[in-house]
Amino acid sequence: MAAKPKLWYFHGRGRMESIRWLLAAAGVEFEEEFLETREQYEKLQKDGRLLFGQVPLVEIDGMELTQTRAILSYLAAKYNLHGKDPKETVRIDMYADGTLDLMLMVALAAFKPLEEKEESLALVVKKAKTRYFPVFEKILKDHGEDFLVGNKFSWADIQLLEAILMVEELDASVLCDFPLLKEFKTRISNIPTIKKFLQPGSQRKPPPDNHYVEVVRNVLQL
Ligand SMILES: N[C@@H](CCC(=O)N[C@@H](CS)C(=O)NCC(=O)O)C(=O)O
Repeated sequence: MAAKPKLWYFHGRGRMESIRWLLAAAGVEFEEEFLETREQYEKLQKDGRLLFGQVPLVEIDGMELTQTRAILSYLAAKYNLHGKDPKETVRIDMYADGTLDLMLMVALAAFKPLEEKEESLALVVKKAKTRYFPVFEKILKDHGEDFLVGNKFSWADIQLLEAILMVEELDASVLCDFPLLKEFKTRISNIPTIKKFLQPGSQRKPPPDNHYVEVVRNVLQL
């Protein structure tokens, strides 16, 4: 039996969380190694395991992969969560990249001073409501299907749900004006692998707290 993929990152969401979501949605078990100290990070660098000196690092299929989007794209292809042809795949990539941009804003806000952090998170909610969610609502309305692309469950659906839940943590009423996204959220949350990932005790990580921010700062010497 092939070894389980192994994920090297901090004990928090950051750039690794979408990778966890994708693996969990695909029903793939994975192991995690959490970076807690500068020494662990320097050892990975010294051993030449971080292509550009950065995490996330994912060990899978005899490879050591870095660069979040490349890793997600590989996993989407491997677990049949991409499109049936290049045109569907590029749409899935566009949608997934949009939600990654939105979620990265949330991840980076945690590292800002308190006043700026509140401002940044308010901007995330605003952008979700005005830039991202209207696009996805329209896509669902226009084709009337259950999933974003090709009437088939894909990486784009997984990430849109991840983004919706993340923004709802900031503003519980954010889906008020997006009835189809509300239905989408319920539908995708009920896919058995995702339902399991949403249960307490799964490998899903909580929103960043002060301890997480401190560990990342210490390890990366920010
Ligand atoms: N483009 C990379 C960026 C990775 C990145 O910035 N990782 C941070 C941790 S979340 C890091 O390792 N920073 C250390 C550094 O850049 O020196 C990706 O998407 O994976």
